[in-house]
Amino acid sequence: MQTNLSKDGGHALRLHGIGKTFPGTRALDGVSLEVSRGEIHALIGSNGSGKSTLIKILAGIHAADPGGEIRVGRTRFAASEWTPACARAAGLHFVHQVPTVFPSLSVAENLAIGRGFVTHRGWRIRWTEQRARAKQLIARFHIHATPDMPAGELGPADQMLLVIARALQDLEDEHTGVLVLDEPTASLPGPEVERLLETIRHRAALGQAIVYVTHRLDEVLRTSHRVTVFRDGRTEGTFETAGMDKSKLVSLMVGRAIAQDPRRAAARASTNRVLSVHNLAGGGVSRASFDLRRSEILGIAGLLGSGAADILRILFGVVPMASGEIILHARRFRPEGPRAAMAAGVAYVPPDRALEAAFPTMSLRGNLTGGGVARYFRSLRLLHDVERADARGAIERFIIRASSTEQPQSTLSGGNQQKAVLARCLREQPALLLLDEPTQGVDIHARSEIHALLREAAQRSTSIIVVSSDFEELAALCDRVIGMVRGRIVGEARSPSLDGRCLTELAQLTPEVGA
Ligand SMILES: Nc1ncnc2c1ncn2[C@@H]1O[C@H](COP(=O)(O)OP(=O)(O)OP(=O)(O)O)[C@@H](O)[C@H]1O
Repeated sequence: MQTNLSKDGGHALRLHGIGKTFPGTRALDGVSLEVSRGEIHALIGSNGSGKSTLIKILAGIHAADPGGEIRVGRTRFAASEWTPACARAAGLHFVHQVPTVFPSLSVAENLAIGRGFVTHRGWRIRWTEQRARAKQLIARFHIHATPDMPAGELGPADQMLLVIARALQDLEDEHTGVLVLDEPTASLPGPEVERLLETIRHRAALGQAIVYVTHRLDEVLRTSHRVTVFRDGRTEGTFETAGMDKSKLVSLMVGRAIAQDPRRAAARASTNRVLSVHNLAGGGVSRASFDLRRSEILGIAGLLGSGAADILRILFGVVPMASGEIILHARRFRPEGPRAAMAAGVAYVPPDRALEAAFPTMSLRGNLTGGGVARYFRSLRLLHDVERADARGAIERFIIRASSTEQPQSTLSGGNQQKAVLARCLREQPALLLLDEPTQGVDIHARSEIHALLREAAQRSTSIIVVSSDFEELAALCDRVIGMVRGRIVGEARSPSLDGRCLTELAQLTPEVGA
């Protein structure tokens, strides 16, 4: 990989002895980190290992415990006194998973937000100059766009690049500031990921210091120069990526070797049809037809706007069905709303679980057992011990990192919140489980455990439909995958001939005319 790492030891950022204690949790314990100019420095670790806490301290959102030090260039600061204003003044820029663009505003307007428009004597906007600036930034950051395009019309990678360009536009050059990217590819469909990574590599080659937080180890291996591994709030060390492979990274994260990509159980879906969908239309779906068999795990591969996620929403009754027919368990089914869908044995895990599917103010125990509270009542008494034991069992099976069963759901790390929602859905043993991005933000170890638990559930009786922008995940998990393009089903691929490449092709086929 082309590198422009500074040879003079010119560190863009140095952290020393950073600690953070939350009630009941030592989230960070003496963490040190050095990032050089021109370096892409990856931060990896299991869910709850402390990555986000460190990023929030850097952004000034959380105050670190006394004793740590943050050094930017030659200036030292006490980490406990670091504020958002310090972060801004030091040129630290943060870009998160979901690109925050204003979809109806133009690319030029989006770039002006936060910086201000170029104006005549303080009021009238100089549109010609504004557009010229936008044009330069579009070229510099390799964005496929024109200044006047509405940002909502850009593809997901271009929206992310627009946010990065907006963050970095005022840096004098690439040798100043630090760009912190927090899982920037998590919600990008497969083919878009490489475009984003290419631009990031190009920025680093010009001298930009980049901190890159991700769960995707293949991206770490092909993009970063060095990697720091977090485990239980400490760092296991910083390593040159060149000497690493996936299994070394995983054993550093987990503390022991684990089997990589365990062989999938042979597909054992029965021939019984659980679900038949004919000419379904509604939301972004037009005339989709497919079947699902008992114990089958069916994937839907589609790029943004393909309608894949809307199939799940229609089946769960959150997007109205315009026309077509759904047969569930040999009966006509018209999902009038989530309540009716749940009564028919359908469960749905939406992509934004923290907002839509969790009870953030309740404890982890309440979130794990909430759906089945009736089973803990005997003679009008709540069996607390049984409920707690069940919650502890789920915490163990799903590898949820929490200080206790009573930790509030909202204070779990992102990946652990997702595991809790999945655990609750699976324990209800639904007949049909609909999963939208089931392991987004979940670490590699927990992810393979979750895949195994989903397969187990499928073998018992649950039929599953999965939508994921991670086609490698679909290939690893599913018995069969259908491709969707512009609301239509364009083809299918089956295990064992599933892989990321064939699904990328499937998701880009042209729908047949008249289909
Ligand atoms: N506000 C809070 N109150 C209590 N505990 C917290 C709070 N925020 C984070 N924690 C705890 O700190 C630990 C580290 O969490 P953090 O979010 O930093 O992990 P992470 O490595 O970013 O995980 P993920 O990969 O799931 O995003 C976790 O045990 C989490 O429950």
